[in-house]
Amino acid sequence: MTAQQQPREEAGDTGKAVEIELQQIVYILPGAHGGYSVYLVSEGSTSDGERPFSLRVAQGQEHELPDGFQKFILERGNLPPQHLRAPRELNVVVSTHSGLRLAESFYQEVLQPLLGAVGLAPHKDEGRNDGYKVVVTKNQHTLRDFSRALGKDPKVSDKTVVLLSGDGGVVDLLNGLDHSSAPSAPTIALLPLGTGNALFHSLHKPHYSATPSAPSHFVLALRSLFLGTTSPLPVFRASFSQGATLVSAPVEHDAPVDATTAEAPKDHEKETPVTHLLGAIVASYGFHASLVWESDTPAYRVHGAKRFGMAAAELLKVEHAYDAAVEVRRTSDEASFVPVAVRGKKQDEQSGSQSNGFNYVLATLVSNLEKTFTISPASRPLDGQLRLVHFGDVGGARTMEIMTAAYAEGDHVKLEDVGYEAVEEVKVTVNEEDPRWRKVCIDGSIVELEKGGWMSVAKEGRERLRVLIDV
Ligand SMILES: Nc1ncnc2c1ncn2[C@@H]1O[C@H](COP(=O)(O)OP(=O)(O)OP(=O)(O)O)[C@@H](O)[C@H]1O
Repeated sequence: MTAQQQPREEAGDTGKAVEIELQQIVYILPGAHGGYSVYLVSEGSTSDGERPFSLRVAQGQEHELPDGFQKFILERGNLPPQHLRAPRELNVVVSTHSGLRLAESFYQEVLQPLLGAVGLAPHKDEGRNDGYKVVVTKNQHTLRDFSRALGKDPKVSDKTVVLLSGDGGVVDLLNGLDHSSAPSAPTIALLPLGTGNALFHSLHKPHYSATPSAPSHFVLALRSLFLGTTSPLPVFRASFSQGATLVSAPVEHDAPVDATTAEAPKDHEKETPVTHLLGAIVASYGFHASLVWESDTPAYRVHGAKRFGMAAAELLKVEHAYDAAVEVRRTSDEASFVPVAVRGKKQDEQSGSQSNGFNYVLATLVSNLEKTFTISPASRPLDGQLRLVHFGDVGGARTMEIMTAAYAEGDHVKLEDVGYEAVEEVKVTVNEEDPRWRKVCIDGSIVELEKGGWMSVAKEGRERLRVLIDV
């Protein structure tokens, strides 16, 4: 038997033989009389007008299943899968504005039929816990409101939330659950419909390098949902000095603004005092935080995904050296912080003096910030180790070279002017006058520190979320 079978295709009942590719299989359902149905998800391309994904079902006889296919079989007598059925409560959250705005069509064309095939249907009634509840975001507050309500629910640990979003959905959930008093954590399943999907790609990274033609990230995500098991999601807590404010993204305007100005956003929606935030991906100060913040203006947004490159080019021209002190605790036994030496400095040609500022300070629990951007190559899925990447005032051109090396499987950490180490806790104290250079980034959220203010980042002891993952 080979991994390429030629059973009949059910859809359209054409009777046409189709190839079943192992990397497209989500799950296999045994039917009556030794038959089986193979559920396959393939990706098309958006440029030629095709749907970027499609669900197909192929029929065949069970005895024909090649060896590699058995692990995808869902037991007939155990449907819906135990981790998705009552008494657990299943919620599906569709974040309509995430990424390329494909979450709704992915739900309708792929997820809903796959849930339906295992006996799970959407319902509208509160209080029912068969089937699943669907939340479709209407605005930027829907996800936060959902997560706050979830946090107040005493039965939160019985819930599984399927998130069709990017990293923003995870952050909203984590922080909405912050004040939950439930003894154990709810479970999430990630369907990567955002732009960067850092957490998803980091959790599934071993699959990308394991085979020459790895399954698509949608197939991996769906396998994690239907066939995965839950593990605690490592989370960090970023604490801030008094006076820190959470700065919301600017309100979207229709009129385009000149995108070439390197000015910081001015029209914040609001600033809210904040003492701490929970995160699962990254806490940063310097170039990364400024880029996340400064690319989030109406002027840049009209340029879609290109906005990061444009904002980066402008920021690098400014060549700002961030005036900060960075300290770490390297082990849990160490009671006090020790200063981190600045790595890589640019010599001022006229005065001969050297700056002591930082260009980049980033603490992370994950390996990747995008599928191919490996910021921390030593990080493994769920290892729960905080790692610090930093470099000094090396100038715009060198910053670009270092960042480019991160796209080569994280080779930047081998460069002499880059510091990279495992740490227990990181503290950044910011001495900048101008609030533009006092922004820190926690998983995409921006916090402004006061002059002389600090951010301290350490792994959170308490379990906050569990994640479904097929390892
Ligand atoms: N209908 C909507 N109107 C306005 N905002 C929305 C709507 N739906 C979702 N949002 C917001 O859009 C943002 C989407 O963030 P998310 O992280 O999911 O996607 P992304 O930024 O494209 O991906 P990533 O963070 O992985 O790069 C969230 O802040 C969410 O609250």
